[in-house]
Amino acid sequence: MIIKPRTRGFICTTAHPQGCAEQVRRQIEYVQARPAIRGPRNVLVVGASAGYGLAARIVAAFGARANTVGVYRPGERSGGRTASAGWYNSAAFETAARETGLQSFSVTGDAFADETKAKAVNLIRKELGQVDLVIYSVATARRTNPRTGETSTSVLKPIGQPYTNKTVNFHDGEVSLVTLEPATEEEIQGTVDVMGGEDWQLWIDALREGGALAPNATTIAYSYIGPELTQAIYRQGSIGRAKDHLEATAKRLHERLAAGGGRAYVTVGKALVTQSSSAIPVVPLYISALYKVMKEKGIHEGCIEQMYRLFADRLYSPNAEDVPVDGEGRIRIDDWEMREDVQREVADIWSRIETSNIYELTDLEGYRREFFQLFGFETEGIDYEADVDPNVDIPNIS
Ligand SMILES: NC(=O)c1ccc[n+]([C@@H]2O[C@H](COP(=O)([O-])OP(=O)(O)OC[C@H]3O[C@@H](n4cnc5c(N)ncnc54)[C@H](O)[C@@H]3O)[C@@H](O)[C@H]2O)c1
Repeated sequence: MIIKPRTRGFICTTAHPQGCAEQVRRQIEYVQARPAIRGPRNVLVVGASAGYGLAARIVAAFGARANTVGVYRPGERSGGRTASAGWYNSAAFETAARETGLQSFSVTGDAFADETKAKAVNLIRKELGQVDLVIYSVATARRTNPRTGETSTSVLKPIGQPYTNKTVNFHDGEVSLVTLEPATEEEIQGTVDVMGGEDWQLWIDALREGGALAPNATTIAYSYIGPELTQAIYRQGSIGRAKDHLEATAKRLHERLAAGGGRAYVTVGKALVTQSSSAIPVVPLYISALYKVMKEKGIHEGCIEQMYRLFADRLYSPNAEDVPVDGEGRIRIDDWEMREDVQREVADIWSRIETSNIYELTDLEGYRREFFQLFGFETEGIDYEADVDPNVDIPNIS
């Protein structure tokens, strides 16, 4: 079939298998062109099919020659539709990993379910023995708690009072003011249930109890802080409460793992175009301004550059005895985004943005292109008029 993008707001409901494979290939190539990392041997990535999780899996496999297990939601093809981008990404990863002689396995299912955890633990025990790095990178809007059976929903809202700021429709460049009503207590709790640290902790518990976690294992999950202008919607908003919970979980896990020489960290990443961040009001416009400034300064990074730096300069740096962390014990790879000169220029752009100058003042065109590239579209070297087979198998899947 000939596959074209079909969008609904910030969601693209189709994906292109060859375009996704090409995006994965480029990330692998980026890592292979850099110095090898003396890192982990066996790695579990929960939320492995896109964004930070996929990039971390690529760095672990192709940068450190680690065996990997990726957990992600099944997104296979049904009816006349294409499979999900995550499915095609994972197929490309698994194929490339096997071709280079690495062991790699996919566990598909709901990461929040006990059954998925048990499947991953059994697979690790059987195939790899234990994992010495666990990356938790799940981003979603809903979670069913396996203990209570209750389903929670996360919201992206301010807390306490309404918040008004500029936002953009990244398809047509229209800038407008958006006012977001504050989250209710129930909505805040729901967001913490979905995006906080509870499930990360449950994964570590399941791995430990199942004997699948090396005593000196490292585990990380991702957080975001960002500048003043997104504080009300992000860090001081409902999602910020979930990140506070995630960071508190890291401290608890760190204390527990320290006895065996293990460690747990939250890694504060940079704002990036991913399926999850495109759903946050205001943030895509901020990212467009940020990309413009960081590209001009030659310090722009995507997921793969961020994850390579996390492994090579932070977690497994040969030059540092301890992982460098901030006063709160967090690893910071948002250091370039948060640079004073970068933020000053972004704030200046922000004050001037309107529909008439958006493409000149910001990198909205780059944002839009990267959004489509997440689904395998607008990728150089792919013939989008050609007939492609949307059925793609993933080796080693359970
Ligand atoms: N994108 C950013 O700008 C940014 C910045 C800093 C931190 N982060 C954080 O990084 C983490 C990952 O986000 P991302 O932007 O890479 O998101 P993403 O949407 O690109 O990837 C999310 C991953 O989670 C998986 N997933 C979602 N629900 C699942 C479920 N129920 N079961 C199994 N897998 C599931 C998806 O398949 C996918 O692999 C999040 O904690 C996010 O807050 C993102």
